[in-house]
Amino acid sequence: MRRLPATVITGFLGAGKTSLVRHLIEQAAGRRLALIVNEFGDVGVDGGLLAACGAPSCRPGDIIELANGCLCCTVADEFLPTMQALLERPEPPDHILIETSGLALPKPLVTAFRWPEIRSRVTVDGVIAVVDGAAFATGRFTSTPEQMARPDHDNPLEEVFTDQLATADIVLLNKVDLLDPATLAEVRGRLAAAVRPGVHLLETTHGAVDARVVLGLNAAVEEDLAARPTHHDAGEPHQHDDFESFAVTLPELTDPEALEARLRATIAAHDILRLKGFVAIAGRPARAVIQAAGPRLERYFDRMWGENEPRAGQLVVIGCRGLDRAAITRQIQGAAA
Ligand SMILES: Nc1nc2c(ncn2[C@@H]2O[C@H](COP(=O)(O)OP(=O)(O)OP(=O)(O)O)[C@@H](O)[C@H]2O)c(=O)[nH]1
Repeated sequence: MRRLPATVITGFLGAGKTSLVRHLIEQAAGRRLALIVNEFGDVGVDGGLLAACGAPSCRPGDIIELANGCLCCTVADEFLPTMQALLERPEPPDHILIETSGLALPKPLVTAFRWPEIRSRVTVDGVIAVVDGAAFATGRFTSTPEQMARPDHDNPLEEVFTDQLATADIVLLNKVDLLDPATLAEVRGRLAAAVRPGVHLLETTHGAVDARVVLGLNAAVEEDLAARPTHHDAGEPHQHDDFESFAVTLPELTDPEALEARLRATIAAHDILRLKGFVAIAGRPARAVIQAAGPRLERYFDRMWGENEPRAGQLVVIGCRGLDRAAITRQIQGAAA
């Protein structure tokens, strides 16, 4: 019996995974895709963003959101039952896309495909790692020589990033629109040296890639994990304790530019890794999405507010452990609260 292909999409917080998924959904061409989206925080944002894209192959029932934790640590409780339920559907999908949280390690998730319950029915077609080219260029995932010299050297960002790269079949060097040619060449060279031999590196903007290039790789990754050594192979536990996430609520806003200014200041002052969510703007019938990955901030409308939906905003904040939640909340809410 032909096994159902599943593609795992990995990449650090804000790298462009959801943008890639959106492109893949748009190119489904009649094939039925199911999408499992996992987020680190307990408030899911990506599932709602994808549902709002309105592509015919992206019906709400085909998007399954697993919030509150990293898939790599909740495989038994959450992922396996979800997969089983998908396989039991009267009309199972043709291909499954799994967007992991930006902090998840892909390997424990791929290992779950060896479990007898699903091994005979699903195979991991490939692991795609999306890299934020602009963040990589600034050295965000690389320890400084001073950090390396410390005996207790431990850089959780670097570990997650390199484990994600090490498991990949294809690496998308994304956000190349933000890099000048010289920086792009430098980044490309550094990244090429960091991936496994033979792994293709593709340059992308907003994750726009031909689905035929990244889907249908037939890599059977679950049988090939020994060839993909990572930091955590020795049984060292994956420390999500290194990161934390919380949500800030906002009333309807009259001055979104003022909120943007407060967000920029807050992100800079508290080294926030990722911030995303929705806000309501007075007089505007559409919901505004706010996205920040590192220092870059974006705001756009994605869909109309529902008739009975409360016009309130919610922003998820993710950073290294030790965030001053009270100060961040105060600063974001400012006079708008
Ligand atoms: N300039 C630029 N921005 C991009 C590109 N790709 C994604 N973005 C922006 O980066 C932000 C994060 O993109 P997402 O696709 O949501 O990233 P993600 O990896 O799914 O984020 P998490 O799920 O939170 O880890 C959004 O504001 C995107 O619009 C790109 O190629 N260029």
